[in-house]
Amino acid sequence: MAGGAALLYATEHEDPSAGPSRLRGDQRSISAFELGQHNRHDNLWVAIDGEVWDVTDFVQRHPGGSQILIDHAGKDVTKLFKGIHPAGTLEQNLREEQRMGRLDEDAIAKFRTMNGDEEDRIRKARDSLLGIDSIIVLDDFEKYARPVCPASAWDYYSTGVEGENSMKENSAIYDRVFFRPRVMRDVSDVDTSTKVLGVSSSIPLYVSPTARNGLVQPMGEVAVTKGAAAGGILQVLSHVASKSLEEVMKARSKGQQVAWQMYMKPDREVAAAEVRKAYELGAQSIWLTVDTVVLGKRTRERYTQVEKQPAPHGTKLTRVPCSREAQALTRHSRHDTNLTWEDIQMIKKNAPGLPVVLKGVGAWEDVVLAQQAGADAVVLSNHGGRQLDYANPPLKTLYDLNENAPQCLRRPDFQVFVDGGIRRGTDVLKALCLGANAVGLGRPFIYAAAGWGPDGVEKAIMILREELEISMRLLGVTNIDQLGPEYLNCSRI
Ligand code: HEM
Ligand SMILES: Cc1cc2nc3c(=O)[nH]c(=O)nc-3n(C[C@H](O)[C@H](O)[C@H](O)COP(=O)(O)O)c2cc1C
Repeated sequence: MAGGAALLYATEHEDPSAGPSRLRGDQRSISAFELGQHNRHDNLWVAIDGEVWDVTDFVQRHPGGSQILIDHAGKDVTKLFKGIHPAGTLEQNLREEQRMGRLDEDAIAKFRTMNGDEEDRIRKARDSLLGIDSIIVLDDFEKYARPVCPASAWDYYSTGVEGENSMKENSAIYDRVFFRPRVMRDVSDVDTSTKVLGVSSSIPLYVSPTARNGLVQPMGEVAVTKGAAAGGILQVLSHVASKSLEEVMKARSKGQQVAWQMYMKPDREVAAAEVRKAYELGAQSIWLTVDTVVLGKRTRERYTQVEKQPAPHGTKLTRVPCSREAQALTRHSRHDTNLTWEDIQMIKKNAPGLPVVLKGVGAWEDVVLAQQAGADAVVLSNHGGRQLDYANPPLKTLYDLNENAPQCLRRPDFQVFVDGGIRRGTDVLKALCLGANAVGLGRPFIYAAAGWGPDGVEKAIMILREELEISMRLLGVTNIDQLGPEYLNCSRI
């Protein structure tokens, strides 16, 4: 992942004559220089919110991988840390004796100044953001939100993997599908409402889980929770959200349902405990993401990192097991290379009665297997083009399902969702015509929340609802159940 442009760096060039750290009462005071000295994998300190932590013995079991901590050793990582980890992470993972002291005032002032340019740029961009009523289509959110994002956050949100071919094709395929509209029908009353896993939804749409919303939006995923409530749709909270499920559940409106997405931890006892916790907190359903047994190669993020910290001429080759991300494949990782169909039953056992959704299915045969294995729904998805490049665009997988296993579609006991590249009401309509029960959107909600908080999310839902209603009327249908493949020309799919 990219190092944070918003990060604050300690410098090795600071004057050592500033002397050893000073004691203030029983709280040791630590200078930027001293912090910067602990910058190696076997002697690693970081500062968060002015407090300095010794994480040397935590590096190897850090679930986000050791490399990222090594890259930021001896630095102030407040911004990046808070954008990635929910409240309570430090307390739950580190011991009190690892708290080494507080940064001194000079260090705090210094880090503030060093970060100043980026923060100034973002402040100015925020001040000149258009009012929410100026947003016309979903793509506007992306265009206008970009300047309010720290560069590292923008890289993280907008990137795909490798050549970004799946990411581009996810949207492009919708442009090759056309409608066969029917006329001379009464379309005065249009109803876009439906049920997603038994939850009433104002339109066949939900918020796909996306990590680290807090890199830009201080409310993190809670902004989405509030916007989703106002817009009347289901939010699926990411396992690696900036806000915990507890925080999101607390922020819910009365009766609002929130689903929880999980990555399978290699240690099944840890995974089972996480499922039980989500169940106890009242998650409406469990969405197991199955397309991330390892992390895809996010080339763009790596280039940004290299631009910021190029390896000095002549440095030795760093040998890593297979890929940088493979380092995270320890028992503390959230990626398991041994995910199997049996894992569905483990979730069902620990969350009795809750629907289990498999997210990240990319071939019609796996939809059939998912149903046989007891899943209640699948999401046809390639993770927004962030995992296997050239994985089929989900609309193509849905088309294949129609051709090869239509018995999996339009069932009362099994739902099929689609996500990736959906940006317009007509995109939603096309997926519904091919039998999807609902569609998910990822990036548009991040960008909407980044710029405009809960109102942005609500506005995104309003835009799609309006576009969907208009398109349904023009297609000659008045409710979702009337839609079918006969309304589409898929000859160029
Ligand atoms: C200093 C104390 C830190 C602690 C206690 C800590 C703890 C954790 C924990 C518990 C997770 C797993 C979250 C989950 O799977 O539910 C995690 C993930 C992660 N952490 Fe940290 N972390 C620390 C510092 C950092 C720093 C300084 C960075 C970056 C500069 C970082 C970057 C990440 C990343 C990228 C992930 C993976 C998130 C994802 O999968 O999207 N962590 N960390
Ligand atoms: C920044 C970002 C973070 C994501 N984080 C997660 C995640 O934590 N869990 C998950 O299952 N999918 C995650 N996804 C994938 C989305 O759930 C969804 O499949 C994808 O974003 C849909 O494509 P779209 O962004 O084009 O709408 C993420 C996607 C993005 C863009």
